[in-house]
Amino acid sequence: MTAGTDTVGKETVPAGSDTATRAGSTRGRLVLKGIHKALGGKEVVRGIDLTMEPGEFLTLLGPSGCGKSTTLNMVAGHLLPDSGVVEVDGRDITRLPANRRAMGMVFQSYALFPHMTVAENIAFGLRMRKVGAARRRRRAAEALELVGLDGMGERYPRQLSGGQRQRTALARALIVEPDLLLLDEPFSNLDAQLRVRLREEVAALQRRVGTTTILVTHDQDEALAVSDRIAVMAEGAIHQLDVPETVYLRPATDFVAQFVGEVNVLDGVAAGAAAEGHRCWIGDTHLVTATPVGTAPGDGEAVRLYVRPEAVRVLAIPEAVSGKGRSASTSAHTAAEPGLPGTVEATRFLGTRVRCVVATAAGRIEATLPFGSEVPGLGEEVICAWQPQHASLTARP
Ligand SMILES: Nc1ncnc2c1ncn2[C@@H]1O[C@H](COP(=O)(O)OP(=O)(O)OP(=O)(O)O)[C@@H](O)[C@H]1O
Repeated sequence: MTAGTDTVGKETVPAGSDTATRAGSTRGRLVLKGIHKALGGKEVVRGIDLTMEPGEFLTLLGPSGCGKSTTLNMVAGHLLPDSGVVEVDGRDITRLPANRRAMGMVFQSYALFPHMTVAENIAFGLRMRKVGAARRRRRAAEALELVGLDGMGERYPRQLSGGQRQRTALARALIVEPDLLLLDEPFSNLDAQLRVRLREEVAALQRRVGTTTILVTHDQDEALAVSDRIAVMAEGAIHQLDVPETVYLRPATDFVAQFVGEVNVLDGVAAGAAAEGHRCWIGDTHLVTATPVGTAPGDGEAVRLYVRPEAVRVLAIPEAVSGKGRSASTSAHTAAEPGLPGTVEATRFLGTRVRCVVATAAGRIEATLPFGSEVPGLGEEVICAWQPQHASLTARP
């Protein structure tokens, strides 16, 4: 939704210019500084610092009870932080009551008024703002169209499917042209297929209207699919805040590595920076590379390396290197490419991909080979390799 206009998104935005639209967002810059909150005698939010640019879609991702909703509720004004500052567009709103903040909120439970029609539900925020009936009707019709519910304005919430109810809640949140759109587990009540469809729709709609958006979820696939950036939270603190690709491929902590998908964890010793990435010894004998997250470890420092199964390539050892004749594998290993040698222990066909388990001196490494790859045979000797930028290196905890 564009600031300072009277229309609900569509007409104010040139078609097919998502990037331009979002870059054009000028409203909804959120800054959280040193936010703390205790509930029931326990500190559940412990020093959150965060800056969001106008138009950004940020996800708070973490397990149940990590403080995501509490953080969102402090942005919404439903909870007052014990300390810290909430700013929107340079204005300190920490103590501003919720009803005087320009926030649109969508909950898991829809929270629609059962006795009001869909159109009345959607226009509710405008009625509170004393907008006249004719204008309310026009804006509600625009909002219905925006979320794909044209013609359903006269129904009651009970006559809608779960997905339609959530679209109604979204239209109700957006109609007031909020500074921020706050989505608290909005897809959790929907079945798996609808959840995926609706999240794609919401992400596309958000790009079109350009409203700064925070999504709260515990679903890592959802976070990876829709976010500009992801803040991974645990026990009231942000462990990593970055773009999805970096959070996935280069986790900053054990917690992020384990929470956001499957991961191979290797312990080693740092062996200095190189052009192709930071080197480290695994099991004291094999040199591999990865990219440090945060401060680069010093030579000889104990490090932990994380690499996702999808980032591991299983390479054939050419005859010249292995000294044995051997059959084909996914692709050939070159001497310049560091990696861990091992023996194929298991392969599992998973439909769209193949899982390959390689036993190495440093433990089992799991690799996911894309559909159509040549699959190495059981017992075959191979090298597990990866691009340095697809693996992260941190000081060992
Ligand atoms: N009103 C309250 N009184 C006491 N403790 C509370 C209250 N509200 C939340 N908590 C506790 O604060 C912690 C953080 O809760 P919060 O709802 O922010 O977590 P969450 O990450 O959003 O989890 P979920 O996904 O389960 O909602 C939890 O341990 C929760 O039990």
